[in-house]
Amino acid sequence: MEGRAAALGAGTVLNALATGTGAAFGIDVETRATVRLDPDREDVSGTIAEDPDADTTLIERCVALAIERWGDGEGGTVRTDSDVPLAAGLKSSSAAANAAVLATCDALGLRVGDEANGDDANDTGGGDADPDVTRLEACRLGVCAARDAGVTVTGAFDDATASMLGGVCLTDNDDDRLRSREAVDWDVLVWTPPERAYSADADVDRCGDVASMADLVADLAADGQYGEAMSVNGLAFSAALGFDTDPAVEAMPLASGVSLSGTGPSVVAVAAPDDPDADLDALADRWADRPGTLRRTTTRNDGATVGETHEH
Ligand SMILES: Nc1ncnc2c1ncn2[C@@H]1O[C@H](COP(=O)(O)OP(=O)(O)OP(=O)(O)O)[C@@H](O)[C@H]1O
Ligand SMILES: O=C(O)C1=C[C@@H](O)[C@@H](O)[C@H](O)C1
Repeated sequence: MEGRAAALGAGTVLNALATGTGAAFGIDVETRATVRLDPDREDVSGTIAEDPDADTTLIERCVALAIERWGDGEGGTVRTDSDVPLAAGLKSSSAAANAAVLATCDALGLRVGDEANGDDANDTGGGDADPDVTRLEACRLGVCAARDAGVTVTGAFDDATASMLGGVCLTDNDDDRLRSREAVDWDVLVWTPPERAYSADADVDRCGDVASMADLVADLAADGQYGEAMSVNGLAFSAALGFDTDPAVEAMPLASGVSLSGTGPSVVAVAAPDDPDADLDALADRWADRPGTLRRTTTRNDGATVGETHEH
């Protein structure tokens, strides 16, 4: 019983650490999971390809919860490999959790899809018309595992939905509610400095101090003004969490929106196709001397996939 799945990394529009409301968008970087189930085993053991010393509790918990919900007491193994580094601000934990839950569903032979008339404000309208498991159910299970594993502050349902469904997802993380989801077609430039920042270590009290800015960002995002929302979010949360605002200021004349992603350290700039001033090539030149890596990618609106993946 082997299953595979891949889920997206994401960038931030609104960090939920101040108010519980957050927004994020799926980007074309993936984390893949392979799950092997064994009816004669009870435990689940995990491996993270890029970092043999990293904590595997999250992915093991995802598989265990999925077996508890849909399986029959199996044990097994789970392995992830990822295009994105851990703790870089690109939602690797949400992508790993989604991929691990979906790969377990695949190993159990379940049909995964999207409910046509779901209870959420915006179902995605794709996939199997009568699935055994919806992607939103799988997403919520991954968020439960993330809370159990202690890798998140709010549960990060914003990051998890963006990774699972793609597009821009605006959520209330206090009750894991998807408020809206919209497809977007942006070019994306990501600068990832060499240092790492785990979300669970972020200074939540400092984020609370910028709650009025977060409310403003939520209003902009609810109104579809994602670029403006990102840029306000980036300035407010960079200041609150002690990150340099220079990269964002340098990007503002050349991007439709730019923000610290999650709790950092990556900074994500986007170019909307109808923005004549956006020029990510020029921004890449401007950011070129900064230490770390620059990555060009795009948004994705299809989200996580189940079945064969292309391991790198
Ligand atoms: N690729 C992965 N495979 C398995 N587990 C992962 C992976 N990425 C993250 N995790 C788990 O999630 C924990 C938190 O990781 P990380 O800080 O990267 O998550 P994050 O909150 O999504 O942050 P970021 O947005 O900065 O990536 C890690 O310690 C690890 O247990
Ligand atoms: O751990 C969390 O709850 C979060 C972490 C960051 O990615 C934030 O961007 C997100 O909104 C919430």
